[in-house]
Amino acid sequence: MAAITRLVKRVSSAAPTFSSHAPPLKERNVQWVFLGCPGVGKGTYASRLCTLLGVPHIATGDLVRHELSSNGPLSSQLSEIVNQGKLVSDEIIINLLSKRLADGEAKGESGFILDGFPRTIKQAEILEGVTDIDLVVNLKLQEEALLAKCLGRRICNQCGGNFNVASISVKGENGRPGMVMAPLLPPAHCMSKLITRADDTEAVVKERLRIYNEKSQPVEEFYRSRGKLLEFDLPGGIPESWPKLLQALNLDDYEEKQSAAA
Ligand SMILES: Nc1ncnc2c1ncn2[C@@H]1O[C@H](COP(=O)(O)OP(=O)(O)O)[C@@H](O)[C@H]1O
Repeated sequence: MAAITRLVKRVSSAAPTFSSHAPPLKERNVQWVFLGCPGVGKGTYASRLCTLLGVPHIATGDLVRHELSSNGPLSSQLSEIVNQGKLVSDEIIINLLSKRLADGEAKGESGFILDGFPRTIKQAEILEGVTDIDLVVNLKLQEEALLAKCLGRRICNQCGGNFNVASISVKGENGRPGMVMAPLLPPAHCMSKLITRADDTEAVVKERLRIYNEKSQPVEEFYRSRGKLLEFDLPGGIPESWPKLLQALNLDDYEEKQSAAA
């Protein structure tokens, strides 16, 4: 554990506060966490924000998939766990994350948006003990849309792009607004190279959702009670949600300034 503490401590910069009066974001090297159910869009929004803010997008799901495709000593153990929709042990995840942070540090990275970590109270406690997380964004979407979004997920096995072929329409009821999410279709040259994640089958997604409610939802309360949680209800697909998310993060002006300077 000491090694993990040292590694994570070394990459943490002076804790920035989340305020519109703080120094420019690029100089603040934000340390943010994205929480949310499988299929909610953590990867999509975290990676867009990382591009905007110039910090690395660190998704523990990607670290796990990379490790299991590398045919290393952990591969078969990991593929069994992931393909059943279960969580990898805290110890393995902390090791993968520590290594990723150390590699990033060696390349001069600072700041991050973590996606898919922490997923248990134990992981949250370890992270809280070693670095100062500025903000935790909890993305939320109506339950009906989550399964459809996971089943519609496609990845281009050449360029690595993430797409979604699902066309989602959820009826409004009991005062709750309806929602339409258009598919995010790949360009023609990716069309024949699309693959589906092995854990995006109906049975496995349902198990992942069950495990999220049991093990990961308590992490929301962990950060809520520390005053770090920003709840964000996604109003629809990317065109509706992205500008609203920027507004909620006080980044709408920032994006305009970045595009004007480009
Ligand atoms: N922080 C973590 N703790 C334990 N297991 C994890 C963690 N992050 C990723 N995993 C493993 O990797 C799988 C894929 O993760 P991810 O891509 O984040 O999926 P999801 O779409 O469910 O959010 C998870 O189902 C789990 O087995």
